Amino acid sequence: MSINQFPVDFMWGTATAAYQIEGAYNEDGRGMSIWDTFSHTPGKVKNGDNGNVACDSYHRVEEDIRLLKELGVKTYRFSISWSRILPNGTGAVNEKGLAYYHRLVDALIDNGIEPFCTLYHWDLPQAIQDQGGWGDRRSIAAFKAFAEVMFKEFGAKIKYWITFNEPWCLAFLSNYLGIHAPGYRDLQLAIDISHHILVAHGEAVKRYRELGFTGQIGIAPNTSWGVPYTQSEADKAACLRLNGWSGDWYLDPIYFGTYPAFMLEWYEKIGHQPPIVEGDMETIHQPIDFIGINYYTSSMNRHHDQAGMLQAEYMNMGAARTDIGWEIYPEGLYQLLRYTADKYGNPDIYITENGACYNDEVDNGRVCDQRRIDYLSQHLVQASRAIADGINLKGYMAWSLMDNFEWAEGYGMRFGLVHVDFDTLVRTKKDSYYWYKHVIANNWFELR
Ligand SMILES: N=NNCCOCCOc1ccc(-c2cn(C[C@@H]3NC[C@@H](O)[C@H]3O)nn2)cc1
Repeated sequence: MSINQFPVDFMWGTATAAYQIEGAYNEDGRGMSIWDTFSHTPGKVKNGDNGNVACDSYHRVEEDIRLLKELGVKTYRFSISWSRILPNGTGAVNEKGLAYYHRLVDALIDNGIEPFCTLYHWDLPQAIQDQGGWGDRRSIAAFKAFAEVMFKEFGAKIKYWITFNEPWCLAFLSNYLGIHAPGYRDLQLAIDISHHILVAHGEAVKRYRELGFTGQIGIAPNTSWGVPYTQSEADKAACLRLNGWSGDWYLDPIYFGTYPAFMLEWYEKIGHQPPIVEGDMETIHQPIDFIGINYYTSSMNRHHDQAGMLQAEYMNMGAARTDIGWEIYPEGLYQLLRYTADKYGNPDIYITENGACYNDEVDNGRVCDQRRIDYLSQHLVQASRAIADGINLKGYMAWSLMDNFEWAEGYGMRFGLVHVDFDTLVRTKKDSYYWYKHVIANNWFELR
């Protein structure tokens, strides 16, 4: 038995995202987003699922706040539906959209829960996409204007801001691999998008500070953490490329003002480069207050000339897998935290997402999800280890508060501490909810 004690001010929380939980997709003035368009397109999302209703959280603020309050979280990470605030992406503000988020934020604050706000969690207004989306530089000004509306409206209430969630997903998964909205398969477009969102990130950070707000602002990359198959230089370089693809490609420009040379050279070798305009790198290189790390899994890889764009061949570790098929590798979380801390000057880090997909159902009013408890505790041991090792890990947000729309997987893949019946929308607290409540209350846990 080992006791894992956390710092007294450690920020325990949970996370969700607008399109995944809100529903009310065409109510109270909300405009269409690319995820509405994508999920309404046959064949894009499993079972033809969409976010029209989702968890109906738009109409259940009080109910969801009660779940958070009972859980005892210190913070709640949620995201803003841009097209609920600016239905056309720019221009007129939708007052009913602002009112919804004021209701949510006020209820959080009244219950002693710190709002942790993600500005962009993949649901670009369709009107912006119709003008080229993130592939067009005009998206930078549009995002800056949206961020300014949010800062001016909520800057006195919200002290923690994330500009972009998982930029690799919104750039490469969505525009090179074609798996997420809008579903393109164009490497240069993905590189262009990555650059434009980095400039947009920098513009938003700069504007936040210019407006005189003194909260904390950061970004939340997801890293496909690669573990080398052997210690050969070739296998290690293959993993560096895989990790660089989703992590360093975003954090180096922010922390160093330059793209990682090894990735730039890799792309140039195949005829691609970011569309840098004079002044862009200075804009991106704004100091930020924290890095959000989203960690789920790792993959073992070795170099192979024919293994795709990165020449990194996946090797099955034989590790146990969650129900979505991702290998369970808790040590990868520590390795990622150690790498991030060592490379970027030991900044404040929040684990802004960590969780497991297990599709346990309600049985006699109970959801026995011991596998999720095991996954979370094994990863919290690695978080505790990182803190003990001097890494400035300041908080942990379990993904997710409740089962929700898991993008192209639809509703069939459940990550929640709370089960949602998507026919009745009845919420049922899982065993893992009660376990996590105990961990938060004690600020320590024991791994038997
Ligand atoms: N990396 N190389 N991939 C090679 C090819 O992979 C094909 C599939 O790829 C991926 C990669 C990553 C994801 C993913 C999902 N979540 C979970 C959400 N996070 C934000 C929140 O909204 C959660 O719902 N995080 N990441 C999905 C699919």
